[in-house]
Amino acid sequence: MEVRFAVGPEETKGFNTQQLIDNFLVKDLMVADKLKLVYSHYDRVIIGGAVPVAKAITLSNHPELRAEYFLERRELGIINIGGKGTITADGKKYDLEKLSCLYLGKGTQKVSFASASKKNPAVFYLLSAPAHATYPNTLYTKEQASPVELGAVETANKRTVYKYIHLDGLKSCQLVMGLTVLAPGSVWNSIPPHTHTRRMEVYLYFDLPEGQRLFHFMGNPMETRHLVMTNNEAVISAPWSTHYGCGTTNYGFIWGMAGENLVYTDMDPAPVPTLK
Ligand SMILES: O=C[C@H](O)[C@@H](O)CC(=O)C(=O)O
Ligand SMILES: [Zn+2]
Repeated sequence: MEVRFAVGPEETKGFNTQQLIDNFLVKDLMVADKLKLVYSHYDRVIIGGAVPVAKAITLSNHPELRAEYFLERRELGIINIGGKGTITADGKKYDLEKLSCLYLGKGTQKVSFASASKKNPAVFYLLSAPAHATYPNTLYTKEQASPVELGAVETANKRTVYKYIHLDGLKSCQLVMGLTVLAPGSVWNSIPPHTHTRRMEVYLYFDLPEGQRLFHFMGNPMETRHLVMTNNEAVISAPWSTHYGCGTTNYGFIWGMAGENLVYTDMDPAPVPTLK
C-alpha cells in the first residue's frame, strides 16, 4: 500500500508541478483484477480502487494497519462507477448498480468484490477512515440519496448532488460520501469554492471521456494551484485546501471526507471574487 504523508500550506505553495502531482494526485487506481490502495495521513484516510474482471478481488489486510483484518478498526464506503457488481461482506451479498453505495462498518471481517460481466466490469471506488464504533452494513441506490439540483446553465455549473453517507443518510463514525453529476454543457464543480479545515476531502473524477481533461484547483484560496487530471483519477484535498474544478466537457465526481464532523453543509466559503 502506498503511503502519503501530510504536507502543510507553506510547503505546498513552493511546489512545482511534479511535486503537486506526487503529493496530491492519485493515478492508476482502477487496474483490472488488482486492489489498489493509497494511505493518506490527512485524517488517515485510505483511497482505493477494485476492478474485478477475471476473478473476484479480496479486501486484503496490510502490514501498515497492524490489524487482524482491514476493517478491524476502520469503516469503508464503496461506490460503483462501472457495470453491475456484487460485494460480499461476511457472507452477505450486496448487488450494486452503477452509482450505488455500500457502507461497511468496523468489524466486518471478509470483503470481496465481483463483477456481473467481464465485458462491462464493476469499477469500485473505496474510501476508508478509522472508526471507533460499529454502524450497520447498508446499501443505498442513487435514488435513495436525496438528489439535490445545484448551479445554473448560465454559469456552466448545473449539477446534481447525491449524498449517501452523512448525518441524515447512511450512518458512519466519520466518513461523509456522495457524488455529483454535471449536466451536459456544464463544466464547473463546487462553485462557489470553499474550505473546511474540520475535514479532509478526496475527489475521484469519473465519466470523463477520452481526450478530455479536468483542471482541478487546490491550495490556499488566496494562492491557488492546479492539477490536470484524466478519467478515474483521484485528488487529495488537505483540510486547509480549496477543491473545485473545470472540465473540458461534463463529467461526474465522487467526493468523500473524514474528520471532525458529519455535517455536509459545514463549509467556509471562498467566494469567486476573493480567489487569487
Ligand atoms: O464538501 C463538499 C464537497 O466539496 C462537494 O460535495 C461539493 C460538490 O459536490 C459540488 O458542489 O458539486
Ligand atoms: Zn468540500
